[in-house]
Amino acid sequence: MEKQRHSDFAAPVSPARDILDHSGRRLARYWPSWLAPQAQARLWDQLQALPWQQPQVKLFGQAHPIPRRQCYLARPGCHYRYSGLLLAPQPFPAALEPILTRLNALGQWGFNAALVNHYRDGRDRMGWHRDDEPELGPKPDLAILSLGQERVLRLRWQVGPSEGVALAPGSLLWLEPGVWHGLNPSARASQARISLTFRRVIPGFHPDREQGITGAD
Ligand SMILES: O=C(O)CCC(=O)C(=O)O
Ligand SMILES: [Fe+2]
Repeated sequence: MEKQRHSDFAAPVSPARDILDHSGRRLARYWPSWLAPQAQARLWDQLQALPWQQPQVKLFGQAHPIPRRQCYLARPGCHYRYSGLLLAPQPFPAALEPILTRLNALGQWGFNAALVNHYRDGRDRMGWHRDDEPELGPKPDLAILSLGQERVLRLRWQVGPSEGVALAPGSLLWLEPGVWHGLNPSARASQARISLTFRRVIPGFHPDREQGITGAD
């Protein structure tokens, strides 16, 4: 056990790099190899067993399936409302517990939830958004752990030019609270990517009895 932990986490973590916009304002901090390859592989395998969903969301009055699969993991009582869906927590798989502990030691972020996204190939994507739901509090920290296919996340403070950051497998990206971001489709990406976007949800913000809970079946 001790040996395994050593191989996962004691490898030197590359120093963080700031990602700045054209005016020099920081958008994010990037750690290129935060999680060792062995730990990435173990986590990837455990995530395959999650109850993945591809819910429909309404866009201009019409229902469309989201262009990726997702699963919401969180501590009990930490429901999350996102794009008109109320997501009920699924438990964290065992491989994620030491990762959560290590993350919360790194940034004092108090993460208790993660939206896990599965991009099956380069066609799957995520539109521009910022994670500003009220249950995340006024200054939400967000950190993205990436596995599998490298994809480019675009970042910006306002409409206009954006910065792209290629998210390598095993990398960690902390976003400045309130920054806009999105993942474009990529013709070159043929393999699957999984991202885990860690967040802190205010426990009990959405009472369990609210209607429209998905993700609990
Ligand atoms: O997959 C990514 O890197 C971004 C995911 C994201 O922005 C989110 O889950 O809110
Ligand atoms: Fe996001």
